[in-house]
Amino acid sequence: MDADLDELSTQSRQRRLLLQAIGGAALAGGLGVTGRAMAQTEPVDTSILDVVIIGAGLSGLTSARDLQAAGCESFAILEARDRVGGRTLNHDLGDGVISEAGGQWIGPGQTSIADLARQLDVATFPTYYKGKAVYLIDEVNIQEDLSDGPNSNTEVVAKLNKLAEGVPSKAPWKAKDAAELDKLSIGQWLAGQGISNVDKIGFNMSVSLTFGTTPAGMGLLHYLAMINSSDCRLEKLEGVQGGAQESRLAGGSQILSLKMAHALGDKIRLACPVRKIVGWDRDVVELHTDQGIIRTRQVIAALSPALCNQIVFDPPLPSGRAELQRHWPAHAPMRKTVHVYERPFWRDQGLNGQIVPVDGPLIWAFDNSPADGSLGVLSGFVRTGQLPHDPKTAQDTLSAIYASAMGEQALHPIQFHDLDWGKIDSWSLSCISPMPPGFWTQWGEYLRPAVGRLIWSGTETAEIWAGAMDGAVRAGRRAAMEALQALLQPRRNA
Ligand SMILES: Cc1cc2nc3c(=O)[nH]c(=O)nc-3n(C[C@H](O)[C@H](O)[C@H](O)COP(=O)(O)OP(=O)(O)OC[C@H]3O[C@@H](n4cnc5c(N)ncnc54)[C@H](O)[C@@H]3O)c2cc1C
Repeated sequence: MDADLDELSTQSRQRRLLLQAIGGAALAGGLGVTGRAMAQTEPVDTSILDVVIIGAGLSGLTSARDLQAAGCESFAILEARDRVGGRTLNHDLGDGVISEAGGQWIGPGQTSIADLARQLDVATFPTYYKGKAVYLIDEVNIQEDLSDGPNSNTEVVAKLNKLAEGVPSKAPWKAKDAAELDKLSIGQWLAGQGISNVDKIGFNMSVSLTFGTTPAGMGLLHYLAMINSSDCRLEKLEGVQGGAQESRLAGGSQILSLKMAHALGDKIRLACPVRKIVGWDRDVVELHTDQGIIRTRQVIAALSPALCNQIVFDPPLPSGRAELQRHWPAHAPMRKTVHVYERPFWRDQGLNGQIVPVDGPLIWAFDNSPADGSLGVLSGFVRTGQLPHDPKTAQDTLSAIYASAMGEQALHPIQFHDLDWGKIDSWSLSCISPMPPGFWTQWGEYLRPAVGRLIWSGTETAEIWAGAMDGAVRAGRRAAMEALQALLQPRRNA
């Protein structure tokens, strides 16, 4: 083919692929992006794939789905665990009932995850919230309406919401006052607002729940970026009705990943952790895994920067990106328990199942019963270091707390489950990233830009709803598009 025709063919192919990626139409015949047919039977060590995705969480699976929809068949997903879903996981309670051990709620504005659920035929149902929550303060038991989140100081919330308008969630480091705001922790900022002890308790709870840390441990700039992401309304970030906790997915959040994985079939390689990436600055990259070396033209890393930091890069990554990964919070695990009862008995007392002790091992318990209320399920977020791991002791300790909030019936669960994400394996590390003061202004600019053949994805890279399931889907979609574009470009400078 002469050079002009070749160029024309490349341009038209480029246009066609991008249109397909945008419209999601599948190419009949399943040609790879580069036009090569990829035989599934070829040994992995001799073939060169167009794209390899690291991580079969929501983000990686969404990328895979979009690649396939665009006609790219030359790809694989490498997953360290022997299951898909990453930070979404269903506890099976029997008879088709599940309780989510990881991510579970979605809400208004989280249109990407809602759209994915619709496409996969997964219905949503409202989180149970009717009735009062119970605050436990020493021996005192106070019943309150908590539907807008735990912060009752509307003046301070309004001030935070206003400040959040100036902090773009996609690049908090670009806020006008970023340097000043990033010097402070939320705790330091709150201390300057002259708030009451009760309000301090409210903020302490809300930050612990949403970010798994205390106001002293998280940067104000990060907090404002998260509020910005939820329409500059902290109430929306933390609330149930009209907020990010409004709905659940029928069948549990992991069902989205299970359905995507089913359609992707043997594109997914489980128990295949990537240990080393060689030649990310060359045309063909080698991924060293527990199942051998896999070669590819383009890599999508669909995992948190803390997990990327466990991978060896040869040559080493540019220092900005390497430092971002090294400093990413890697010890922010979450621990979630499940008490199952014959029925949600607390509802008879006008309670919504939410229990909020001001201290002790429980951060917050909530009603996680199935939509039809056929079982009573109380899930609890616990302070991971403060509850023994022995199942009987953990169950009894929490049952006693539940009983002090809503009566003796709570002492007799019929099932108990416990998942400490920091203990199961090394493939989560940081469930929800509570960025400390100073982080974004120092390392933020290195979060998203691709490095050589490496495209960074995972919820942490989302422009809105980062850290949430919605962010994972958004990041996955963007990464697939970036990979398709990169395959059509001449070699990028590292
Ligand atoms: C307890 C808990 C509660 C949550 N609650 C909510 C909620 O209510 N609503 C909400 O929206 N979000 C919630 N989240 C967050 C949500 O679950 C995540 O944002 C989302 O699932 C992240 O998806 P991801 O694909 O970006 O990352 P992940 O799910 O972390 O996927 C990354 C994948 O990469 C794999 N991996 C890691 N290292 C390697 C390697 N070297 N090689 C190969 N594979 C590797 C991992 O095993 C994992 O499967 C919660 C999370 C937790 C843990």
